[in-house]
Amino acid sequence: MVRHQQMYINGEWVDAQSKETREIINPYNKEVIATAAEGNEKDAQAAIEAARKAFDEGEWPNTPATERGAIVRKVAEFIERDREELAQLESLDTGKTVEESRGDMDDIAGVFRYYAELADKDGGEIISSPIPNSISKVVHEPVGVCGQITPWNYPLLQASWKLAPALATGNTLIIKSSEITPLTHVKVFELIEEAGVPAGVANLVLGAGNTVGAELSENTDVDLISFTGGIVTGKKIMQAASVNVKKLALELGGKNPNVVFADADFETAVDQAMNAVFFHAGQICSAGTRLIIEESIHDKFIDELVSRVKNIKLGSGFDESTQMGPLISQEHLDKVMNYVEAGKKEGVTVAVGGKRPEDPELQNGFFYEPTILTNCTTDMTVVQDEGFGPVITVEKFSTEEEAVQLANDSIYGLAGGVWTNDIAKAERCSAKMRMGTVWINEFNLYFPHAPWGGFKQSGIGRELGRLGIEEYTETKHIFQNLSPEPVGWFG
Ligand SMILES: NC(=O)c1ccc[n+]([C@@H]2O[C@H](COP(=O)([O-])OP(=O)(O)OC[C@H]3O[C@@H](n4cnc5c(N)ncnc54)[C@H](O)[C@@H]3O)[C@@H](O)[C@H]2O)c1
Ligand SMILES: C[N+](C)(C)CC=O
Repeated sequence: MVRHQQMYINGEWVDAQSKETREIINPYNKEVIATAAEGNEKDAQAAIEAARKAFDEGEWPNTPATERGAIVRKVAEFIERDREELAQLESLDTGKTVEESRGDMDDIAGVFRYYAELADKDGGEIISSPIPNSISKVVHEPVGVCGQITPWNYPLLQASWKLAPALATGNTLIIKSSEITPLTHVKVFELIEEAGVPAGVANLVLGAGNTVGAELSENTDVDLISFTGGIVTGKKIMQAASVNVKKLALELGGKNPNVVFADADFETAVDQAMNAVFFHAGQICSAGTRLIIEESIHDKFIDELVSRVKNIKLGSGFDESTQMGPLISQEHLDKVMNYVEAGKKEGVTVAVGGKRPEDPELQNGFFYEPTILTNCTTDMTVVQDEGFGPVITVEKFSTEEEAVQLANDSIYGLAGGVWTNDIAKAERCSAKMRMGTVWINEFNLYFPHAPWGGFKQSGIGRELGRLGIEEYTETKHIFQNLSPEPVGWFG
C-alpha cells in the first residue's frame, strides 16, 4: 500500500476540504494501492486563487528566465535521481510494464531538460518599423494562470509536456491528474517543491473531471486551459473555456493508420505493426490500430502477425517476462469488449484474440487478449472509433492513391505511418496524409524537440518542440515613437 495521496495547493500538502477520499486500484489485481484526496470545485477554486495571486503579485513571472530554467533543470535531475521509484509508481497505477515506465521517466526528464534549456533563449525581436524615428519590438510574456488536465494512460509523461514549458516561461498553474492515476503526479510535486518553485506557482488538485476539471475550464481567473484526453471531454472543455475566451490547447484521440506497402521490409514491418499497438495494451493515443496492407502481401502478413501475437505474454508489469499488462479499469475493459463485439456484428473476422484471456492468474486483472480483426472496411465503427485497447483492424488496398485515401478517411488526424523502400512513394504519401505526425519506416516515435499534436478532431495546438513553449506565451508588440509630435487632425 502506498501512503495516502494529498493535493499541493499554495505550497501546502492538503486533503480535500470535504475530507472525501478515493481508492486507487491496481489494474493487475484490483487491489487498493492507495487512498487519495478527492478534491472538488472548492479545492480547485482555492488552487486557482493561489495561482492567480502568485501570478499577479508574486515574483515568478519576473524571475530571470535563467533562474527559472535552473529550477526546471533541477526537477529533471530529481526525476533522474528518483527514476526507479517513479517508474514503479507509474506501473503500479497503470499496469504497464516497469520497463515501459522506466522509458517514460527518461522521456519525462528529457522534456524538463529540453524546456530548461529553452527558458532563456527567447530575447524577443526588433522588427523593421515602417515609421521613421521609431522602435518596434516583439516580446513574449507568460500567459498567466494555466489550467492543465491530463489522462490516465501516460500520467506523468503527458503532465511533463505541460508542466515544464509552463514553468519555464513564468506562468503559474493548476494541474488536475486523472482521478484514477495520481501517484506519480504527487511524487513529482514533491520534486517541484524540493527544486524551489515558490508557493502558489504550481498547484496539484486531485479529483473528478466534472468537478475539478469543469471548474478549471469555466473559472474566469484561468487564462489558458491545456487538455489531453478524449474527444468528447475535449469538446466540453472547449465550450466551457469560451466563457472568458481562454487560450486553448487540446491533445485528443487518434485512430492512426499504419500503411504497409508490398515493397517494405517484411520482418521489420510485422514486428513494428505489433509494437505500434500492443505497448501499454494499445492505450496510446497514437497507437497504429488501423493496419492498411497492400493486397499482394495481406495474407502472408496476417499469418505472420497472428502467429506472433499468439505468443505475447500477458501478466504483471512487475514480472520481467511480461510483454503486455492489463487495461486500466473495469469500465475501460467493458468499453473495449463492447467495441470488439460491435465489430463482430458488423462482420469482421477475429483472426486472433477477441476475448478475455483464460489463464487463471489473469482473472483478477482487467486483461484483454491482443486482438486482430480482419475483413474490415472503412465504414465500420471498429475502423472509425478509437477503441483504445489492444485491437488492430485490418484493411486492404491495391494502389497508392487508395492507401492514402483510406488513411485519411477519419475524423482523426493525430499520427500515421507508412512502410516502403520506395523513397519517392514514402514522400508522396507523407505529403498527402492529413496528420500531425507521419512516420516513414517507423512508428510511435516522439521526442522533446519535435512538435506533437493533431490535425482535424485530434486537437488544437502543439506540445513539445518550440511550439510547445510558445503555447504558454502571449506575443506583445511594443512600438515607441522617438520624436512624437501633434498629428493636427482635430485642429
Ligand atoms: N493527443 C495526445 O497526445 C493524447 C495523449 C494521451 C491520451 N490521449 C487521449 O486521451 C484519451 C484517454 O484518456 P482518458 O480516458 O483519461 O480521457 P478523458 O477525456 O475521459 O479524461 C481526461 C481528463 O479529463 C478529465 N475530465 C473528464 N470530464 C471532464 C470535464 N467535463 N471537464 C474537464 N475535465 C474533465 C478527466 O478527469 C481526466 O483527468 C484517449 O482518447 C487518448 O487518445 C491523447
Ligand atoms: C503521446 N504519447 C504517444 C506519449 C501518448 C499517447 O497516448
